[in-house]
Amino acid sequence: MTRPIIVFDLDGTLVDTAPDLLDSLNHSLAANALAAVDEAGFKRFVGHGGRVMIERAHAAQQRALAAEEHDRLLQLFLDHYTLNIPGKSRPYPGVVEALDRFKAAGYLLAICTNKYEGNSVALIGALGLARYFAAIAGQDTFAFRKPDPRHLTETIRLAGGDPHRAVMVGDSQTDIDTAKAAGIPVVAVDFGYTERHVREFEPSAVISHFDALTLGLAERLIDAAA
Ligand SMILES: O=C(O)COP(=O)(O)O
Ligand SMILES: [Mg+2]
Repeated sequence: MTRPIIVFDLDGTLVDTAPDLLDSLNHSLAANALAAVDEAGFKRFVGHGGRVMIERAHAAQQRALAAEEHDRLLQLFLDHYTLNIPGKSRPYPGVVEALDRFKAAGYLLAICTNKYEGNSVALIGALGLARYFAAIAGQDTFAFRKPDPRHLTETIRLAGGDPHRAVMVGDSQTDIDTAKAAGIPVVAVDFGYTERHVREFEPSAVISHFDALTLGLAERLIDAAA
């Protein structure tokens, strides 16, 4: 039988990247004379990658954004972010232990994120976590991204897994919607980047620490979905 797989979201789930994303976002917005975004704003804008963050920050400040300007600000954001990896970003408490636990139990592990693939691979490498993951798929890996369920199912295939023996772990409505549309159980962490509490999006389970992501929980969710 194919090995079971856990697919993780990255920003706000595996790694607390908020300080660096916010620094890079504000660096790019300053080039268009926009006011800096605070943490509350960040939670509203994040989830669909840098381009959408920049777009939402402009909309929130009632500022128009021409296509070329959008491209230029995205490049500033990405250049700043890429140069600073890993910056202040660190895995959440219990992440490494959870990865060890599932790896030792024979699970495949993968990442499905709306970050760009290059930055995701660089960040995971800089944090010394690359050896855990059979696949890291970003928003530009395929022709579709979360909440399109194919982003998740194709990540699973890329990792050599089976969508019928999979669990998604994420921090946002985007992740929960994606997993549900793919028919895959989803565990939501409640410490990530979301304006509304993840419970409202009705994930299969909610955890407040990675210690609660047990083998038993994953097995139960996979069995229930089968
Ligand atoms: O960077 C974003 O906007 C979202 O990234 P995530 O999918 O890893 O949460
Ligand atoms: Mg996230």
